[in-house]
Amino acid sequence: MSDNSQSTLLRLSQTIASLTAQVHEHLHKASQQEPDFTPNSSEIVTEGIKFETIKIALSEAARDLQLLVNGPTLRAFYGTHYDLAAHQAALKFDFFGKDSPRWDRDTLERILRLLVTPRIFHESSGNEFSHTSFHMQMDEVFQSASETAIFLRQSTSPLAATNCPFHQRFKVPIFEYYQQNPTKVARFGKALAGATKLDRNVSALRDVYDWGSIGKGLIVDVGGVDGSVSLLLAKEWPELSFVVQDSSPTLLSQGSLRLPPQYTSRFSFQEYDFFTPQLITQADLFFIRQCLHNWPDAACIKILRGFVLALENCKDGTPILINESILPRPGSGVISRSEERLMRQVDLSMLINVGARQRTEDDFHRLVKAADNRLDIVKVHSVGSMGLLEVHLFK
Ligand SMILES: C[S@@+](CC[C@H](N)C(=O)[O-])C[C@H]1O[C@@H](n2cnc3c(N)ncnc32)[C@H](O)[C@@H]1O
Repeated sequence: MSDNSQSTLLRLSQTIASLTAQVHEHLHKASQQEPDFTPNSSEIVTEGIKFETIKIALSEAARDLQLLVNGPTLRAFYGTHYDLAAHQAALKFDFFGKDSPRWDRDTLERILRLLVTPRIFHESSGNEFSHTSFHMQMDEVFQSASETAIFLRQSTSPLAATNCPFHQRFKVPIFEYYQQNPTKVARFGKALAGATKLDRNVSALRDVYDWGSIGKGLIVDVGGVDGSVSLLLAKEWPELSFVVQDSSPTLLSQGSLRLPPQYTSRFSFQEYDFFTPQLITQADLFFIRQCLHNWPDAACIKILRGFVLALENCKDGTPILINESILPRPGSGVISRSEERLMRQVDLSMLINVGARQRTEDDFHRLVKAADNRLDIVKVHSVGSMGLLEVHLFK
């Protein structure tokens, strides 16, 4: 008779069962539908840090069990570029939309059938294909990622939006590319809004900072795209009003058009270049979320300097909240491997697409001080992918 208590496999499966029960319970309480593999299935919306922690633990245990069951084989890994090729074809030829590519059915079916296996598509018994809710956006960004090794071999100058694999592939910086491609910028805006709904980062901003302490106040959301993040905050704190600033008029007008009517009196949308001095000089709080990682250090210093004149005018202690991933020190073990992997994927996507980077707490400290020695990080509210730093100007 085997000793079950010693079995790693059984221990992992019990952990998975217990965590899955917690996810099920959470969805039930939040009146969220459980996801399935049908086209209209909705993804789980992350609500709060505690639930996010459960999700991460469940994913890690499931992945460990899979690794143990399948053994340390690299076979699955070595096939991933074929998966990527099939994804690329599906996106390039709009398999997810109405236009069918003009290839013979047999070739299309070969590509689609690979995408059926990870449940991106579903094939009915009548050989009809429909996509599930698990399709992903992997078009121009995938093309630039494929340039990475060639770029690294050729380039010797510092990374920048004008010197990165994306630029090598498309000959323009990514933001300019999106300005020139209105349909793609709309998709980018939608993807960011979707990521905001799903991404745990919002919980740090929303749940970790004490917004209630502001009372009635004006919040400036710098680089706020279409205002999705501000809208999440507005729903929780009815006394707050928001100015959403972005350099893209397209994204701002999308946000303004989509804003539910009951919020219009509390929102304004303002075109603003964050490399210039802040336009709002009477605010109760500024926040900048997931923007700095798009820029190299010199540009970040300039962005942070943009707040200084405004802070000189605002009341003492007016915070800038910086909501960015904060990378752990290598080997510190403060976050799980799967969380670190996601963060490192984003770090590489910054290198590839904008010639920038994710940063550690020490890096942020250095940037803040270089922008103005009177600026200081007064509190690290959270670290990891939900990093939240509070910066004040000491006049
Ligand atoms: C990654 S998104 C920001 C994400 C958003 N804050 C959130 O939390 O979901 C970066 C945003 O910065 C905007 N941006 C780029 N350059 C800018 C500039 N010079 N001034 C203001 N906004 C800029 C882009 O249009 C884009 O909407």
